[in-house]
Amino acid sequence: MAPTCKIGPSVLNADLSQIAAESVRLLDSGADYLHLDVMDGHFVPNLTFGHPVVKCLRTKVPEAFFDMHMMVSKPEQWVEPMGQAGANQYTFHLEATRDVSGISRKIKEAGMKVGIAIKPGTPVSEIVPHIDLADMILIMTVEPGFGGQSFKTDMLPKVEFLRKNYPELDIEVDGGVGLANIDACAEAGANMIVAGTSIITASDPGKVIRTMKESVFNALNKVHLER
Ligand SMILES: O=C(CO)[C@@H](O)[C@H](O)COP(=O)(O)O
Ligand SMILES: [Fe+2]
Repeated sequence: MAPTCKIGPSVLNADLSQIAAESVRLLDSGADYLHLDVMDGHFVPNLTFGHPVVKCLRTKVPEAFFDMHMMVSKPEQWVEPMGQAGANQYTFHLEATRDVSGISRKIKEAGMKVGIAIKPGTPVSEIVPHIDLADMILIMTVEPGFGGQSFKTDMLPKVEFLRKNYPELDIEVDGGVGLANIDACAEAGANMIVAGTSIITASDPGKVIRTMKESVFNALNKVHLER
């Protein structure tokens, strides 16, 4: 099945004291899912929130799809608590584990989809042996840890490689994505788009989401017509 286009705002740079209201605002603006950045102060030099916050947020937005971006050193430790808190997808970093198949199994047993992320310094070839285990591959387009960084264009060949070899795979990009580079992301083959600052700070977030969706939709259609 051809991948579908989805836009998932990251709430990292939103007013986190208002995380529920911000989430509702983004969903009402057309977000397809919410990308929730979990940082442990060890895998990355920053701290955010964990499963207790996710559990509370779930009660406020019962229908939303939660894509957990787990920037943590022990991803296996949080699988069950996140599943119980209401997470839908658990995206861990390849760099944080030696047991990709074990953790993927655990995620599925907890009723979630499996996402595997790679940092900018990790070659795409390292993810290849694990693709069959994953529902989604996340190509980081900044160093994980902070919102508001500049997009790394030199990560796009990783996306192109994956799209060429895995036409049905969900491929997500995350970090510095905005209207200036959405066409490049879409043409490379990304179909799941995470955007924080560019959506959160927009005067009309709905317009940014619609423009991004259109860009990805057109690129996916073009590939489909060319086949
Ligand atoms: O995972 C991360 C950062 O580590 C991202 O999800 C960013 O937080 C997205 O924010 P922008 O780069 O779009 O501002
Ligand atoms: Fe993220």
